[in-house]
Amino acid sequence: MTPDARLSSAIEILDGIRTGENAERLLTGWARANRYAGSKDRAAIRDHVFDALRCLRSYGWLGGAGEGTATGRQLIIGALRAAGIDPQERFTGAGYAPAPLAANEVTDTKIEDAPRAVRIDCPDWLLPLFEDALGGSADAVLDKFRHRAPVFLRVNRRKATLGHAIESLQADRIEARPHPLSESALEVTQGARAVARSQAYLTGLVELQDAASQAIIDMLPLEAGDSVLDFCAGGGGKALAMGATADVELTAHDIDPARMQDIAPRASRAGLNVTIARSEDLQPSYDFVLCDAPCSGAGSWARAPQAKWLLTQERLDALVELQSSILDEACEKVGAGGHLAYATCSVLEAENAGQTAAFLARHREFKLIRDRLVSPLEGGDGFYIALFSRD
Ligand SMILES: C[S@@+](CC[C@H](N)C(=O)[O-])C[C@H]1O[C@@H](n2cnc3c(N)ncnc32)[C@H](O)[C@@H]1O
Repeated sequence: MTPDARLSSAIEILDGIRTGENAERLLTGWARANRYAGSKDRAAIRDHVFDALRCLRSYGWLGGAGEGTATGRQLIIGALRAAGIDPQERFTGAGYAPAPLAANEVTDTKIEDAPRAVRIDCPDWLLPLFEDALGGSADAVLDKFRHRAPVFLRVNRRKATLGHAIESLQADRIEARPHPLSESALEVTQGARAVARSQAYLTGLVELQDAASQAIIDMLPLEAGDSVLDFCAGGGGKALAMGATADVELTAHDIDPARMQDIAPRASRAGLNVTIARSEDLQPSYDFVLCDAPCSGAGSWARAPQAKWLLTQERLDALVELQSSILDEACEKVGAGGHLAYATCSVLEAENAGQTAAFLARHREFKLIRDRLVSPLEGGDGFYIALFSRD
């Protein structure tokens, strides 16, 4: 495909997203229906689509949609203008390029004239919530979400040192360097798309995991021999990171057991033992319970930008309620003298410090040891963690 034909495909997919379709599903469906597209085409189209999703409002503005919902065509026109490219150079109609600009599309729109929430690509209702949570750094964090997130790896220190992992990755033409957020974190600087085929990955020396996600695991007071329950285990990213930190007895649980299907192969690559448990199989108590709760994802929108536009106040309220009921359930599994950790990949107060305060008010048997908000400005996703001890 020509670079301009890729723009046409991105426009088609963005129009599908406008009707409420999931971006990942649309991209997969598009690739199946257009077998002539090679891997480089698919990657380029995906980048156009995700770049536009990160910058929906500012690109829409630059594409002539004002504050209204932009079409796919307006978004790509806006994306080109944001990159300092005159869209008339690319919208030529030649081959499969998008049709030339109509007279009303040739505008001189400036981003400086847009309202602040448009310029920083934030839904209007969310801006005060970001200000409450982050004060003076709200705009900088929202700006972070406008750019692609780096790819991070966690070095499995049971199997390799950072240096050994870096060397093994280099043999597969992947460049990576240590990242200050965690002693196990590597930031991939070249060859990220090859990670899943690399020897380092296939032999369990490294796992894909955001650096902030690793940083919060570093904070946990895990000790050899502890029984550890990952109550909301999902694909097991945090469970595996905990297992790499200390020689603990790991149990993974999730309300949706299908989400845990990757844990067994991942654990086997990592050389770890993880017991997969249904609710009825759980022990009465554990030394340590992690509750990595479902959340708005308002810390990881650089990676999952569609979520930013789908979140509503009603959805956020429902998530806060769900988080508190999961915490009530999970804390029952913490033995006397044990620990509970609550984590979200969100920066919003209601899901974090607000949730912690409400939990402490409901459960006098728990004390807060410490909590921490990892800001996206530290290089990874935004994460919150609160660590509690039980009397
Ligand atoms: C943020 S994800 C977990 C990600 C995972 N810890 C990781 O690091 O890969 C939240 C998980 O909570 C699960 N969940 C939702 N409601 C739950 C409940 N009531 N009890 C246990 N798990 C629940 C979801 O199915 C989802 O897999």
